[in-house]
Amino acid sequence: MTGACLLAGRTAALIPAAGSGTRLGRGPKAFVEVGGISLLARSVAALAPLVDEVLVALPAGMDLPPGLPARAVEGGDTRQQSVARLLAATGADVVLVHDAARPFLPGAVVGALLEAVAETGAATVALPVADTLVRGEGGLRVEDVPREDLWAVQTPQAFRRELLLRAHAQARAQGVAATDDAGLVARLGFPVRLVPGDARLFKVTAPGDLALAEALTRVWDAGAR
Ligand SMILES: Nc1ccn([C@@H]2O[C@H](COP(=O)(O)OP(=O)(O)OP(=O)(O)O)[C@@H](O)[C@H]2O)c(=O)n1
Ligand SMILES: C[C@](O)(CO)[C@H](O)COP(=O)(O)O
Repeated sequence: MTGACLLAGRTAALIPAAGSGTRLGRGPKAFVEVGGISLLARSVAALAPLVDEVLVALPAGMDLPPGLPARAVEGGDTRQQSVARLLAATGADVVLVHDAARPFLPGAVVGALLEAVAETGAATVALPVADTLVRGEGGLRVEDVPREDLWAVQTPQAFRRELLLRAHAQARAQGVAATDDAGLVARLGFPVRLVPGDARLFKVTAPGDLALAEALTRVWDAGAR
């Protein structure tokens, strides 16, 4: 429990894994394998040694694969609902929310995130944008967008649990949907620390990502992480 030792109280990893994987087109995405191991099993294995408990939101009717050191809850219709159900199922003081669909999670990134949340109460892993950014309309480049100060948000994201509970409660009350949990916390007016992420933490979303993930397993599983 290297990272958890930096924090007062218990730490839980919450893994939303209840998506249907529409863009990938291979059935429930968390169960898709790369290098012979499912995306879900890879995400659980990365986090389990660093936290006190792991909870996973699964599609209705699906069970945790045998041997995974985690507890399952039934997911919701959206990622936000799945995270809300995970939050309701833990009493941990600090929660780390991590997409099952990001299977390559370096331990050093988790360590830096845990240090940040111990200081601030809310933090997310993110990458400074490296490409030129433009706005397009009808397939045409119409406007350049300055990329200074822009970050691409990844997971994991870490919060004091009571803060994330408040953020989800406010979102429910106001009918707000956000694409990530740090966005809900920011809406409360609470500062969210940005912790430098890692290109290998990409989200497996479309078929091309799967080919990249398959290739990465060859060095990752040989210990290059
Ligand atoms: N109702 C949902 C939808 C998504 N997720 C999880 O949230 C993460 C990020 O979602 P995404 O990559 O969009 O996965 P899918 O929803 O499965 O993909 P798609 O939008 O292509 O169907 C994934 O680990 C996914 O399993 C979830 O737990 N519950
Ligand atoms: C949470 C997230 O991975 C941060 O980048 C992202 O917002 C999830 O988006 P999705 O459309 O649910 O995949």
